[in-house]
Amino acid sequence: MLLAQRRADSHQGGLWEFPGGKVESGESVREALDRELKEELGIEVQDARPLIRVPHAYADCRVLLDTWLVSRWQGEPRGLEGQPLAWVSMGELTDRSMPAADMPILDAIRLPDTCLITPPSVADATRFLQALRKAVSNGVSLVQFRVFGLAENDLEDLALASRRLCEEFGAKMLVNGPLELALKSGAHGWHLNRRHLRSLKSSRDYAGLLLGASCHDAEELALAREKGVHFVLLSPVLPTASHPDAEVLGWKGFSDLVAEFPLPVYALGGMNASLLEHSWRAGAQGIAGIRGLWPD
Ligand SMILES: Nc1nc2c([nH]c(=O)n2[C@H]2C[C@H](O)[C@@H](COP(=O)(O)OP(=O)(O)OP(=O)(O)O)O2)c(=O)[nH]1
Repeated sequence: MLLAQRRADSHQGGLWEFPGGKVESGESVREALDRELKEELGIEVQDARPLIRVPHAYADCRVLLDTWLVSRWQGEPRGLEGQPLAWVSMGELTDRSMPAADMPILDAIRLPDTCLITPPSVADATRFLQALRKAVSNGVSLVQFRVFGLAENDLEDLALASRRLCEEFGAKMLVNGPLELALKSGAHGWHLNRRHLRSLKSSRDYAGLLLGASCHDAEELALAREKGVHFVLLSPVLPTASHPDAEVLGWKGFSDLVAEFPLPVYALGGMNASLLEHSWRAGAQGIAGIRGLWPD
């Protein structure tokens, strides 16, 4: 990631920021991005896509950080306005002092664009682990372990084996189920259903665990934000084979809900890999799903 240090006499002066600036009247956000990076860094943006929109109220002003991920450009970035620049790895991102509004952007950068949810019923644990291996070895790096109906010992064994498998391939696993199962299996995170989200004390009490939550409407999104989880899954976006007649949000309903929601949101319900780009344009971090993503 490329960071730049803000001028000492500017708003949020001295802090390290993602390069960019204000949209001018008559400009689209993409046009503003191209112009700012040309003015500040001397590069031509060739490929960019929306990452997250973060509204934030500072004591002295309100900002809406419409953040884009630039993956291809021409030219070597230079600090054309005299600003110091620094290329930092994901791990080093938190070493720099950054504006408070940037915190959700750091979560969005660290999270992948796809979240795989495991099928809930497991008839054959060996086959389940084979499919999981295929998924993580093919690049899935965020897995929600969500299995019901097994005896307690079998469930714990399967969660532990799944966590080890994820780790072997550098993937993170969250348990959707009791907190004890997440802790016992050494999972990287805990995924909260409606009930768990309502009873969660504060995310600070679960230091070290990546926290995700399932949300279905504006009220649950507000609760997830208040409790301080790291990301949410919002559903159902499209009809699914299991619930063909359920009332869905549709892409319009989804994007209206997430337009200024300051946490990464995965679209869930009827998703498959071909909808990933569409989900970004609707304001999503990416897609989450079972059937459309599980390699059976
Ligand atoms: N570029 C950028 N701005 C950020 C970040 N985080 C953050 O809170 N901000 C705030 C600081 C400013 O209030 C606002 C960006 O405005 P700016 O001052 O950089 O805009 P600009 O380049 O058009 O500069 P100016 O000519 O208007 O002074 O957003 C960030 O990571 N990058």
